[in-house]
Amino acid sequence: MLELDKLTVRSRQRVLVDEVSLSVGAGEWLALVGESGSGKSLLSQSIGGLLPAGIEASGSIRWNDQELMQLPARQLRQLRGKEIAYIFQDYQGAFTPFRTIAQHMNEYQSVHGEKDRQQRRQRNEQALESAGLSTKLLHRYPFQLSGGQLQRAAIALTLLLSPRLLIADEATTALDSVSGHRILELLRQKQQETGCAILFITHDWRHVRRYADRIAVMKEGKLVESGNRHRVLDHPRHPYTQQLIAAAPMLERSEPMLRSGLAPLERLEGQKS
Ligand SMILES: Nc1ncnc2c1ncn2[C@@H]1O[C@H](COP(=O)(O)OP(=O)(O)OP(=O)(O)O)[C@@H](O)[C@H]1O
Repeated sequence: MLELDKLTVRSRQRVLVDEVSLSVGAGEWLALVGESGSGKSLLSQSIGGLLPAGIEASGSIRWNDQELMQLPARQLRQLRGKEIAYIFQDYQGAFTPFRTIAQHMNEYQSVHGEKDRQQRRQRNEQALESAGLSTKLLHRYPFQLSGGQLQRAAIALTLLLSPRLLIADEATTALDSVSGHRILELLRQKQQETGCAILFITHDWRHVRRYADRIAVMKEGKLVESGNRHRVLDHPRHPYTQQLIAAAPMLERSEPMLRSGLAPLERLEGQKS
């Protein structure tokens, strides 16, 4: 569905993402991990054409049968939101202070072509409810919501148009652990309902272990390893991945389970005989 081929991101001074090739399949939850500054955010911003000024990308980003690198800005804007949507750590930035949640949601739909008011209202209500929020919040202003509610409202906004790919860049970092957990459960529920894929950038290995189907690891702009959760967590190949996992205390091996939460093969085989 999404295929990056030798994606390179540069500033004037240096290479920040170095020839990364990576794919995300339909309905897949891919966790992108790596130390601060390894290029995760820039990689994710390249996909939607959201790189900051002065930063340039080259290589290929294929989205189904389209080459996004060559897509005119207007078409890329249309695609963003409708097919590829972002959830950022700074969810407050998704809202302007003096407009209600409903106004934000209406505008988001109008920009993407939904002209029917009744239809928009219905979608707004459904989106808020499915994010676990009361429809009463529609008429409130962003500052009248708590941090957790506002992040949920930002997700409801993002999911209004049922995107095929959701890019979540440290979406729960600013929240307390209970609100963060609720948000991730909401994303999982949405993924199951709509079959959307999720590119999930995180530093939290507990979340990787709980939600990811596949894991990709970046170091200094390079992709050093990728594979399915079980393979990467239980049998990391690259020394950097081994170090990262060893430094994540909650992934201590609690016998007889593996880090991925699976039972070791030899144990399962022992049960069969
Ligand atoms: N606008 C910019 N101009 C110049 N360099 C930048 C810019 N934005 C990011 N960088 C540099 O690019 C590198 C990768 O940054 P990026 O934000 O992608 O890292 P990251 O892996 O997402 O880090 P974190 O986990 O802390 O969010 C870093 O060295 C950063 O300093």
